[in-house]
Amino acid sequence: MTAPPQELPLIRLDNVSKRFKLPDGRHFDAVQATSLDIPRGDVFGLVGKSGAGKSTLLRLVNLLERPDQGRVFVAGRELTALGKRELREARQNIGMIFQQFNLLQNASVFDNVAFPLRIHGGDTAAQIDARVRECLQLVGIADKLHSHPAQLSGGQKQRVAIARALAPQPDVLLCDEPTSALDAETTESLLATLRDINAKLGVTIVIVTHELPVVTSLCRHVAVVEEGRIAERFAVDDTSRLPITRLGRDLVRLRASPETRNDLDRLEAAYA
Ligand SMILES: Nc1ncnc2c1ncn2[C@@H]1O[C@H](COP(=O)(O)OP(=O)(O)OP(=O)(O)O)[C@@H](O)[C@H]1O
Repeated sequence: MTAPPQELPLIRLDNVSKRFKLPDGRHFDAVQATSLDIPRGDVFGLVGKSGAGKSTLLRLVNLLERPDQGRVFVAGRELTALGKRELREARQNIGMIFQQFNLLQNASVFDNVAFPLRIHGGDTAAQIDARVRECLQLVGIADKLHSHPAQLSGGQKQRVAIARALAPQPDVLLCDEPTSALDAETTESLLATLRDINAKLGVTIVIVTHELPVVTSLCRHVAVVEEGRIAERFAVDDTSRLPITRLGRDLVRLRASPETRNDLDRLEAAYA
């Protein structure tokens, strides 16, 4: 009997590398021969020192950065094998949000969220209208439909960005430091929204952050990135083993006893 085909994880980075050319002509290996599997439905954190390669690794998932070597699979498709048009279509399945929100400043909230649907085509104006309202409802800013980004707080802007990312009904939401520009209270309520999106819609979330409390409050799994490689990965609530990296150990301690946060803030600063 032949074994049944093994199902791919939702996201698979297979031996990917990314090298940047620096202005002085030298090279920098931002991601080095890295493999990573993320199962469907997970909330996965990428942490590490500044410059470790977290953002580059995240941007390899939707080919915002194209790897020099290796393959990228999302939802069973090898993105690295696709042509331009197919890749554009496959990217509909991968939403992304950024630290600085990246909204269209001259467009209303409605038009920002409708943007990916209009670009993709295929939906009627009525369908777009319904989907935009649904997404804004989901992130709790249905009343801001006609506002412009300049009229919104940072937290509200990030909610618009999330609504825009979710509009095409993606399987994956990539988050690059989504709470770094927000205060603690706004961060907590945004994390609650992301938790909700994962739980209710089953959207798989991959998040880059330098804030350890964001990982302990949101993520199920985490990878520690060091010098372009994954030093270790583990389940955030796994207390059966001690992580090998200092950052990993800080995370587990934070998870185990939230009252040590002040000490950890100091430790975290060492990694900033
Ligand atoms: N387009 C680029 N050209 C040249 N170097 C780059 C480019 N993008 C990133 N790098 C370099 O690659 C390294 C990794 O960058 P990356 O943004 O992935 O790190 P990071 O871990 O996300 O750091 P941070 O937390 O500071 O954003 C850094 O040294 C950065 O300067």
